[in-house]
Amino acid sequence: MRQCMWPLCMCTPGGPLLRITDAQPRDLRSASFCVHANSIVMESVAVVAVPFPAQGHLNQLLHLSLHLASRGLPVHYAAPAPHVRQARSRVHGWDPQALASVHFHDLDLPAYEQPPPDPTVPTSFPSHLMPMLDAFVSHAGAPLARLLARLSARHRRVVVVYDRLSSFAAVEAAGLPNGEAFCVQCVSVSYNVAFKDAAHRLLRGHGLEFHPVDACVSKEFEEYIAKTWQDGQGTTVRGLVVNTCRALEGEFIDVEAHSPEYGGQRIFAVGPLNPLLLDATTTTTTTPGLPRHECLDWLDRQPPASVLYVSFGTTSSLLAEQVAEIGAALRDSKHRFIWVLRDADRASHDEEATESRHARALSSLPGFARQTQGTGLVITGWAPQLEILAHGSTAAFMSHCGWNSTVESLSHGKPILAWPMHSDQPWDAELLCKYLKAGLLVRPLEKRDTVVPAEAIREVIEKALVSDEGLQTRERAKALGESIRASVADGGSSHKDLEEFITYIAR
Ligand SMILES: O=c1ccn([C@@H]2O[C@H](COP(=O)(O)OP(=O)(O)O[C@H]3O[C@H](CO)[C@@H](O)[C@H](O)[C@H]3O)[C@@H](O)[C@H]2O)c(=O)[nH]1
Repeated sequence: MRQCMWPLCMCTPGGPLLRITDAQPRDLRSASFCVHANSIVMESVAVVAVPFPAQGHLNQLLHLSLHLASRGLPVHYAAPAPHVRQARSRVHGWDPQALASVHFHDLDLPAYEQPPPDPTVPTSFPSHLMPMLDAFVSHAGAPLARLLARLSARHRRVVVVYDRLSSFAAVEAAGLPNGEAFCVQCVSVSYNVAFKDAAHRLLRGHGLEFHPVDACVSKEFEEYIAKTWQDGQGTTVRGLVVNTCRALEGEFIDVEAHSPEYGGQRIFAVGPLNPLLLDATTTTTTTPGLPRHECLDWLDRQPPASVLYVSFGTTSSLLAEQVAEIGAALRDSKHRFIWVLRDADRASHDEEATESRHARALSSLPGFARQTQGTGLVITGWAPQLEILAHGSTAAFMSHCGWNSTVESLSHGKPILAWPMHSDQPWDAELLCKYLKAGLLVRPLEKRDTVVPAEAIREVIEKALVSDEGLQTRERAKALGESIRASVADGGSSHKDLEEFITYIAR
């Protein structure tokens, strides 16, 4: 009699076992799910994930792909070649062997210009990515259509899960005799507020402010959004998958679910998609199969909840003056810190060439190296963010409030010192500080385009790490972390939504 491979599976051994992935999912919800009963149906469906080519989007679609593949669905992940490489090399929190359960496909694009990141652009918006994005939105449709046609001939149904910013994929899905599309939103549900009267009422009720989208992105990117949404107009989309959960945005999920725009489409709030590395029995973590980053060994040697983690995601570059002010604030605060000091990602995932600019800014800072030796680490490459946030020595996160960083931090119970820059980040900071009360604002939003002086930054660090207000914020983040983790555990709302999503697409 065949024995089920899933640790907590309650199914009857000997059932039809056609295909079980080799992936070993490591987060809470995967462990209790078995694919036996649905195996036959699942084999006849192919899932194709089409991300938007930027790190914060690549990883959410990859997490979703890995979750689906770990339940036995054949999943294909299609992106421009450099971004497939980028997603695969930076998958975090998963056993790298899990990647073998996903089929990766390159969507070939013609050559495009690749200007370096420009730290002088207002709100640090990554305008240098526009030539790549223009090539993507204009040319990725054709290779995707060829891939979909091949899969369509071999499978009863092809389910395209596409990033909202890659709507051309929904059009390609609609062109198949057996295709259907689900939209994946990589930002918060509440960010849709701009388009909903009911959400505006909700905001006013909570005293929250929404910053107009056009004040947070470049003109060119606004045109990109308009084009990709126009592309998707009129295509049938079966539902919306969002990397959020009821513990974070329950009220907003309800507004969205009743919005006429969705005309009865189902919303699947399946987040957090990032693996949860927290284990109540230990304060240290690492990703099996990957060499442990030295910053984690350093964290092991620090007292519990003593280290400030500072990082501003993958799309923003700081001015040298701002680097110097942050350095001075960290030096003068005398708190322990890990600071990820890197430029925005380039269009094609080649290594950043700006280490020297940052090094110059820091070397001109009196006493920085000497006074922070032993108490601070500066990382100029790729940092293991998820592991750092999960670590028991990490106290708080100074962040630009990208949605991944926000969800990763809160799901590990860590409060955020909010330093929003562009896109959805000002809204995320509002949600975090005023609605969830698990964050403190580093500077007023209207001063987004000015260099924040060291003293102002140091004061917020002090408030977050030692004041009563800071303590309340830390306790609130801790409690929120528990609710978020409960959402993805068996019986939780996100667990249920993910199971329903899988059941629906595998029907
Ligand atoms: O050294 C690093 C730097 C980043 N990360 C990871 O990279 C991702 C960064 O994503 P996010 O925090 O969302 O920031 P951005 O890269 O800036 O993300 C873009 O995409 C997000 C999702 O749409 C938006 O919310 C942001 O505003 C937008 O800038 C996270 O998963 C981090 O854990 C690392 O693991 N190591």
